[in-house]
Amino acid sequence: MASRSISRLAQWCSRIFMVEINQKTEPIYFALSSKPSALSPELDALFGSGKLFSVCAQCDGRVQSARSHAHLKSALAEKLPPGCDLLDAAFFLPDVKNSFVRGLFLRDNSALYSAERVVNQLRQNGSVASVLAYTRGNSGDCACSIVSDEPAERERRYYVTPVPVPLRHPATLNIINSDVFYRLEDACKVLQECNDVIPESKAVLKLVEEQKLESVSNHAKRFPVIVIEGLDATGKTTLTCSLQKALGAVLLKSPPQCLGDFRQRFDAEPPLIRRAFYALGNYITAAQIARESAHAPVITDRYWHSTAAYAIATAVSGREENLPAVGSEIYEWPSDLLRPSLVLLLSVNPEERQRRLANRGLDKTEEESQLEINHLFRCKVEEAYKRIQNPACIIVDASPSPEHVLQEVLCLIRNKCNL
Ligand SMILES: Nc1ncnc2c1ncn2[C@@H]1O[C@H](COP(=O)(O)OP(=O)(O)OP(=O)(O)O)[C@@H](O)[C@H]1O
Ligand SMILES: Nc1ccn([C@@H]2O[C@H](COP(=O)(O)O)[C@@H](O)[C@H]2O)c(=O)n1
Repeated sequence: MASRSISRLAQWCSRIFMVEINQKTEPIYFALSSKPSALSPELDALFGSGKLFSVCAQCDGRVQSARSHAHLKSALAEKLPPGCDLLDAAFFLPDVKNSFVRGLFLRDNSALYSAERVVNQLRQNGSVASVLAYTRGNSGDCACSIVSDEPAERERRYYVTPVPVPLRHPATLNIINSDVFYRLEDACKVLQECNDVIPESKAVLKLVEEQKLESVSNHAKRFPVIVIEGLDATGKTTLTCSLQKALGAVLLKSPPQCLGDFRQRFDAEPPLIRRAFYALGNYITAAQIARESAHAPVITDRYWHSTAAYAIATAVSGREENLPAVGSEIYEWPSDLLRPSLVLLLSVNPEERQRRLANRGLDKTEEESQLEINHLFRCKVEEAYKRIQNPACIIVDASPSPEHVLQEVLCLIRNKCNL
């Protein structure tokens, strides 16, 4: 048992730690080493006062790990006393693909320092796989040890050491096949792995199966297929309905209507499962596009650009600069997914965006911070949309009146699709 813990600690020590205070500031990075180090000002502030722990729920299997992490986060949020901060954390090996593991940091400034009791309960019932505890030294350093039932194990010490900010955001190491899927079979595999824990997965896979998807990527489209993309409230619904009438087109959506009953269920799941669900939605919509475009032009409200852009922007925390660079393989269109003739991205200027959001009536107390966090997130989604290739999207200013936007889009469609 002790040797297993020691090897687990050694594994932790080979990794870089990333802690996020909130989504507005940049993450803080550090490593563990066998020699004491002076802390940087950021680390000094992070480890400032109180007791600090890092916890990880990782189990075997990606579906189980993703769900255990989400379960641990909500269990801690529910059980921790006032005075505790729960921060997102992750551990990774620089430049090693799929090495990014999610965890949590816990700062305990509660009256009775009772977070440790809560963590130990979760450790005993198996919700926490690994816990590290940190202690400030008198000379400004910070020591770290594994929380273990083995006395020998508890005595081993490592020290928090500053490291440079990595060149690439570490979440980008895991995006392929965890957040964005590039083949039908990869997205199907995730839902197959969920069969035992999410019974609805079988029904979704059955719907995918029924669409006879094999021939879709090679389908010869007879009429143009036009995708309308954009952030929430940019006017997609308004425009797609008008286009349907103006062009005598068939209007489709991704996710398709047949997945409507399952959407809430999968939205509650961690990104791995939620994103695989939306990826499969695109393949079902692709089959519908292939059928319908034989008879009429097709307008699609959201498609793969939405699935990929939201997934990438959610996975990569912080600022737009943290997104994978332009030209990255992450922005490539899946080779087996039907490509549309034209993708238009509706973009709204910031003033109009504020007006439309204000009309939606956000909760007043939350408003300021949500708008700021949303602003960062929206910038990242929009930038990710623009970086997707083959096909890339054409940006349409959707701030003018609905009629003006419709006329501009009809003009673009006539020019690009000979309609
Ligand atoms: N060009 C426009 N000018 C002003 N208001 C608009 C325009 N287009 C749509 N709206 C209004 O903005 C709101 C959002 O529009 P709509 O529902 O079409 O957006 P959406 O992109 O489909 O949103 P979501 O993705 O959140 O469903 C609606 O109240 C709609 O009437
Ligand atoms: N093709 C799609 C469509 C949607 N999503 C996800 O759904 C959210 C937006 O949907 P709305 O119905 O609110 O417009 C967004 O968070 C996307 O994550 C998707 O992934 N793929």
